[in-house]
Amino acid sequence: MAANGFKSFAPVLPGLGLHSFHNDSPPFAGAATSEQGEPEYLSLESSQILSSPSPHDDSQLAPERNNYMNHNGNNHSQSSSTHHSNSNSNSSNASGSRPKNININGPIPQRSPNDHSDEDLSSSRSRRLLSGYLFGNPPSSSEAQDNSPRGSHGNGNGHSDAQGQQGRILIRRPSSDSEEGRYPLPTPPIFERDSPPLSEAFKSYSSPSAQHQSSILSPTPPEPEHLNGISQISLNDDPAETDTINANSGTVAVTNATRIKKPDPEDSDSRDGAESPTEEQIHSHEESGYDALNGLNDGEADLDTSAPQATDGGSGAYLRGEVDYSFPRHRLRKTMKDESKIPLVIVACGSFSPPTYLHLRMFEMAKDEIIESQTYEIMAGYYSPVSSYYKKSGLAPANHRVRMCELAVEHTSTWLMVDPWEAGQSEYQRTAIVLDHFDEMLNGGKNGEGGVVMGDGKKRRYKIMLLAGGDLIESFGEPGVWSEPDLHVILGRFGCLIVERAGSDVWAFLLSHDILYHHRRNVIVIKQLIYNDISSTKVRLFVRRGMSIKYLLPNSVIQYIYDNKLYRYTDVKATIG
Ligand SMILES: Nc1ncnc2c1ncn2[C@@H]1O[C@H](COP(=O)(O)OP(=O)(O)OP(=O)(O)O)[C@@H](O)[C@H]1O
Ligand SMILES: NC(=O)c1ccc[n+]([C@@H]2O[C@H](COP(=O)(O)O)[C@@H](O)[C@H]2O)c1
Repeated sequence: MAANGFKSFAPVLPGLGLHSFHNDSPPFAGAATSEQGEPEYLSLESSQILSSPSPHDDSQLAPERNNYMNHNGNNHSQSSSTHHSNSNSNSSNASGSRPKNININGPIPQRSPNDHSDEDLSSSRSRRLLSGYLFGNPPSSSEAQDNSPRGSHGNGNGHSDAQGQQGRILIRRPSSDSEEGRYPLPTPPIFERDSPPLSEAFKSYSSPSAQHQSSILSPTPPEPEHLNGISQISLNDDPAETDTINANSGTVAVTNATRIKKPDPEDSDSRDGAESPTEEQIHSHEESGYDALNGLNDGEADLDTSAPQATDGGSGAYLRGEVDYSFPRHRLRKTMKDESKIPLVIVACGSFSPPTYLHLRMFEMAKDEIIESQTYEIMAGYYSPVSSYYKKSGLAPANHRVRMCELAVEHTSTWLMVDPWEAGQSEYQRTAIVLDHFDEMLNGGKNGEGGVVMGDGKKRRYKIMLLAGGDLIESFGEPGVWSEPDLHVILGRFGCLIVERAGSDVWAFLLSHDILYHHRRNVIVIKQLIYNDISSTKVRLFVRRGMSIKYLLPNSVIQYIYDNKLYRYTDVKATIG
């Protein structure tokens, strides 16, 4: 088995330097640049935005990977000669390098006298002012009932505009005439609703179904796949009895009813994929107080007894190449409660090394915002951990990160799932490709369910939006990291939910970045009303230093980190930044 925990995938390439370790992993040379000033009206030809290449076929979504490297702007203008060149000639990045086969061939619609994008935005601002943000009105019934397959909108901006009209930009604009034309930073929130919406998880948690209750307490041990490194499970006859926690004896508490034996260090299965420390490292960690981690098991794992669980044994077998991939659907809602809304699936791409409470909170923050907007109905949320081929320091092997994400949501959420597809790919997959994969799974006809079934039996497409922090969005402007065609796909065909992050000014960036601004109606900025800046980097560092990470991430994930000896030794580049 490969050192990264995979059995059957391409070997990890030897370290060849920043740009040569793998052509697919950002940063790329030649990228989207941000540009101050009035943006051009950029557009992908509808057929290009709307066509759905197979997840393995990059050719339509993005330039050839190698062409991200060391090509200059001349090549680019060739492919975008018609209209985009205007914008690009202004916005070439400092080095002048550009991806070669930029896939923006389509005509850029000229701004017609009837195109009052700014004015529309302005008038919509007065329609809804909540939490300091503005939302568009719910879609008209004709918009909402649109069952047309992707590509049928045919408005020059294709699907992106049709959906973009409904995902309003959340910029507050000054009402006074004197301030007209300036976009100030958002002001503190104004609450107009009586009470926050009750989450489904909360409602169902208060009234767990008898069925799930009994399955949780039933003396049937979990499938081995779920245990992932936990070698033995023993049941406590009396569920009410509180476990005595003794990490050193090898017994730890998971629920009142369950005791799990810690893995035997000699058991090779339980160490699968984990780093093996040298004698010297072990010694230095003993000195640095690593034993402080032994206090981690003094609480129960979160336990939402109503949460539907996957029945196919989890992702482990798939990531080991033992079984075929199957898209997780166990928490995906197949019908809508309110058919006047747009069915929405939220996807968070990232490292999740490890997943923290912040990563869980991101989805809940997004949910509140979505409920408030009254435009969409959330059907599910997915984590898509990046594969091991993404070159970022501190990445645990993908199989571990997928499993940690699963543990994080298994008993804490009723609507979040983890898709192991991206993590299991044998090369780095760009975010546009990952979103396209979700589209195929959710809306595609071959393997997917082809959308949501409406009351009248017709199908409606799931809208898919990328959930990301402000820092990730700001990387849109970093040369060499994202390609322009990909950004058009991500922001135009899909859409973005951006969670503000301390240290990043999403609002200013939104205004400064041409492509982001162009697709602003498909972008929702989420204000963090309670700032949470838990960082995976710091969590990793705390583990290395033997410090407590409790209350920063779910106990089940802490337990997993401990059991698999993650982050103890190899994260040498970790710094608190
Ligand atoms: N404190 C935060 N506030 C808002 N968004 C965040 C925060 N932390 C992470 N995110 C977002 O969560 C997503 C996944 O994060 P990811 O694990 O890739 O990075 P990270 O948490 O910054 O990890 P690391 O510390 O390893 O860089 C990204 O979109 C990132 O922007
Ligand atoms: N060009 C791209 O598609 C691109 C560039 C940078 C990051 N990403 C994605 O962003 C996510 C988070 O990245 P970081 O952990 O580096 O913030 C990952 O899922 C990564 O794949 C995608």
